[in-house]
Amino acid sequence: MGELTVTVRRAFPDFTLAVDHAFALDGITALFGPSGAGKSTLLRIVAGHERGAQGRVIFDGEAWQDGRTHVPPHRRGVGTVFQDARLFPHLNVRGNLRYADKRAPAGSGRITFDGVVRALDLGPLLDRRPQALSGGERQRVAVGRTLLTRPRLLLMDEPLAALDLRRKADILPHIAALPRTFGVPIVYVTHAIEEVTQLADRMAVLAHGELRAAGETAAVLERRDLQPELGHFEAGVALTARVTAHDADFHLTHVRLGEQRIQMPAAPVPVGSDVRLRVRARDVALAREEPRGISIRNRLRGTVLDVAEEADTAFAEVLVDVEGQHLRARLTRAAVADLDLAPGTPVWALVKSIAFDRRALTAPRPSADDG
Ligand SMILES: Nc1ncnc2c1ncn2[C@@H]1O[C@H](COP(=O)(O)OP(=O)(O)OP(=O)(O)O)[C@@H](O)[C@H]1O
Repeated sequence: MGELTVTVRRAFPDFTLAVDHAFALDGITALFGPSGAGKSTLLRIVAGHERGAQGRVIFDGEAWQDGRTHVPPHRRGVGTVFQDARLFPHLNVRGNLRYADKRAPAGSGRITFDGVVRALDLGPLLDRRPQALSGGERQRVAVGRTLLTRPRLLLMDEPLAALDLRRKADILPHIAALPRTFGVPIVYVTHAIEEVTQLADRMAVLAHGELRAAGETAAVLERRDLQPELGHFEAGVALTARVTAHDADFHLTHVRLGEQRIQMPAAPVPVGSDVRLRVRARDVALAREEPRGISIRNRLRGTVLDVAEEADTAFAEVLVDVEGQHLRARLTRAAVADLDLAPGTPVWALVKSIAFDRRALTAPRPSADDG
């Protein structure tokens, strides 16, 4: 979808950001890291708002910044959405959207007023003033307004940070669908790992002003060496599975991972679409034989890929291949010894249905074979 090459250095008195990387912009790229890691600084450099940054920024072969050039922000074709919506209070939603639409460059491809209203479900809000919107609605309008400026690259700086979990869950599917609907890549800054899992096709991890990792989300999430950055408690993976049925009686949704089945609390996702499930390492148990007479419904056949014991602690992390996707299981080292787990050992991975948070679902993405 595009490439953003960033070779930059920005030194403040107490902090230096130094990044040298070519980001493959495919769909949504999450820029993840703790507070103060330098995420917003990096976004500002890309947008052209950090004049003190040295180095090069190249977007799709076009130099936005190098030794001689510094293309001003308004000439880069970058749109930014911030945590606060920054809408015009004296205009209603339609007016806010039209303002951007009218000023956008001509001949700008797939983005249309009606398309944006539809994609973000803004129809019912068009006549309202920003003051009469909820926080989540305001952010949807802010995203719509920024899209209507026809950006070539959309930057989002913690756009949902001020929202509660429910509002986040309402808006995430809308954001997830944007790159495919409008052909615009998104760089999405967040320090919330669940937003990364739900949204991001690719992710980059930033800490102390340095890029620690970048790549496909699933591959980065399973890396144990990133535990200091990704967090012990939240460590886990993202599995992609296909919804096969809903069970109204028991309030369950059935999904398929390759040939294997998973049950989770009912989730409002159509049958046939793909969902992204976040599974934390601490929610996975392993068995050498298929357990019987046990309440855990999700028993996945897999093979141990790797066992990493954490010296001087009680714990170990086991990486398990299930149908070509990877699960992480956090066990005690004693259990690893007991079960004699090693690469190649066949195991059953057990995951309680409740561990699949129904909020932790992505938008129904177009499934792979829908093209
Ligand atoms: N103009 C500035 N002058 C001095 N220091 C700055 C300036 N801008 C940013 N910094 C410092 O750079 C560091 C990184 O800030 P930045 O806002 O990029 O981090 P972040 O990862 O986006 O954090 P957060 O998630 O809290 O927004 C911080 O220590 C901040 O104090």
